[in-house]
Amino acid sequence: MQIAEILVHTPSLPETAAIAKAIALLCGSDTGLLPVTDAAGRLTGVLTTQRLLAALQNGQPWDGPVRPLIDTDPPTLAADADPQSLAPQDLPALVVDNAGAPIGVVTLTTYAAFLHRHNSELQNRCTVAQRELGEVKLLNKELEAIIDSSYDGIWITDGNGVILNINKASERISGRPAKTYIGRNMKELVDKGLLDQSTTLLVMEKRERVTINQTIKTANGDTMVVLATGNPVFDDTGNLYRIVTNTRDISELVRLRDRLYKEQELSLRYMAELVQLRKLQSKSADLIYRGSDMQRIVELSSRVADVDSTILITGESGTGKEMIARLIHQLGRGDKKPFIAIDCGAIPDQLLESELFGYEGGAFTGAKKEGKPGMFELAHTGTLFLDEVAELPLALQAKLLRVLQSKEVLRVGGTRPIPVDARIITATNKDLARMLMEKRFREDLYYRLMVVPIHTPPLRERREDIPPLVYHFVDAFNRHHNFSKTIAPEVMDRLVAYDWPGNVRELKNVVERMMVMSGAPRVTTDDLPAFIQPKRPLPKVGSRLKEAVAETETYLLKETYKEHKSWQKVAQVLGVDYTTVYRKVAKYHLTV
Ligand SMILES: Nc1ncnc2c1ncn2[C@@H]1O[C@H](COP(=O)(O)OP(=O)(O)OP(=O)(O)O)[C@@H](O)[C@H]1O
Repeated sequence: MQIAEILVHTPSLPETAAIAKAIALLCGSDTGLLPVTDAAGRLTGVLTTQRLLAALQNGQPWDGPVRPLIDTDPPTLAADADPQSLAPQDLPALVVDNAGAPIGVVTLTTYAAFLHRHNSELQNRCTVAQRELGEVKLLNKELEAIIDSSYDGIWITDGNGVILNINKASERISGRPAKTYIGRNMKELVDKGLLDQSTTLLVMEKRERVTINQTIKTANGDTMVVLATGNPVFDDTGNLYRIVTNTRDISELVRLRDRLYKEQELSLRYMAELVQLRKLQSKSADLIYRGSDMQRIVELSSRVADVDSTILITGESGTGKEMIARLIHQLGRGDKKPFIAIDCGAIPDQLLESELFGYEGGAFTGAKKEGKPGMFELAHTGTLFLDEVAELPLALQAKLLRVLQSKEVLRVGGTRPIPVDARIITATNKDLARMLMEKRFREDLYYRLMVVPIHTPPLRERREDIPPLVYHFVDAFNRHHNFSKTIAPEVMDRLVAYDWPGNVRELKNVVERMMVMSGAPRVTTDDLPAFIQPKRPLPKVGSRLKEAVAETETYLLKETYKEHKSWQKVAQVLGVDYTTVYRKVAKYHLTV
């Protein structure tokens, strides 16, 4: 509101004017005040009705000058003054513009009118404000209801982190009533350990929305993890006014997530085991067994496949030591890496060293000019299988030990050590412990080799493996020779009952021999080699000598022929003439 609105425009009176002119002007105006100006129109003072009346009562003539009656220091108001700052005792007051020229008068009446109008406005505004206040109250109630009905916790703080309000969910989550928190600063809650960190404080620092995982200490001492998102609210001038934080109880989610992780971990472990089992199954497909002894060996092989410890496999000849070594190699270093097998017993001593460790060019007479790598070098990154390790001469045992310890080989005639990374698996069918006592095998090497000992039991101690082995070999030879032969059950009985000094290798050979030699599609006991044949009872006591001789001769001739398929050979084996054999075949009507 401006003063102009309550201003009454009044004509000015020149200071040279006569009293009568002043009376005429004052009568035409209800202001009771006349501004008086000089010749240039500048204010020189005011003439009030009271002063004029007093002068006339004192005998001033009507045509006398107004100048002596002028109040030269009248109250004046600036044109932009606030009407509310006026005091009634100062009225009427003259209003001047910026240049000091009079522009009008504010009278008591106009001021009273202004006050009246202003009061009604205020009253109106008050009514509106009251109505708005009611609405605000309702809105507040509505807001409170919304906040309280939220399942998530809601925390409201001022711009300094002082808690103004928390909702019911926050009380539920923390287990503490709102009054515990209201009025306290978030920093204090963090310092006291009620919260591990505060979104509010982070929002105050960053002045932007912040989301964190927050741990709340509940009233009963438990901890609870919540997902907290703090939102800044700025006022019109950009100051942080409020921080509203939403907290979601994610303990259950965290529990579920942890459970999921655990289950995932478990299924990964199962998966790894499955992969290992599948690998084992495919790699060990050629290794036939039914019994638990071999099962244990296969499991152990799978466990040690990935570590590099030296392995010593002991067991009688033909029990499958090399097969186990190959299995460990395949499961560990893998098919793509070299598997070098060397039978230490089959190579003459003088050649063994250069075979194993290689030689430099010109190392000895007959050596290749460019030299030759040894088995250790060839097995680099793969596996070196030293079969019949007990056959190593003592000097080479020492050299082997050095290589095992240094992981470097020195070729024969060489001076430059060559690093080798080969897994060493050794095997023997000898009693190494006894050889140690007899000083034929180095004790230090023995312990170095048998970091992981594996013993393959003889076939006679795991007879349950014989039937599957026989079927496996029958199958393999049928495929190899394009046969479709079968084995009679009695044959299987005999094979299972036999002691197999040559173990699986011997069994394999016997099966092949029977299948190749039998003319019929079914292998019968007649096809069994003599040493596996059921023991024939001696001729009965009381039988006639002639018959007993005939029976024995027939048996010997038939069996020997079965073995050698030549009567000439039979004559040789039985140590008689060919003609004798021929005569007896005719005599006993032998058909084979
Ligand atoms: N469990 C088995 N399943 C299938 N074949 C087998 C099994 N065990 C051994 N063999 C077969 O028997 C023969 C001898 O096996 P291997 O050479 O592994 O025995 P070894 O104990 O290393 O013999 P040696 O001591 O004489 O070197 C091989 O032909 C092999 O295929």
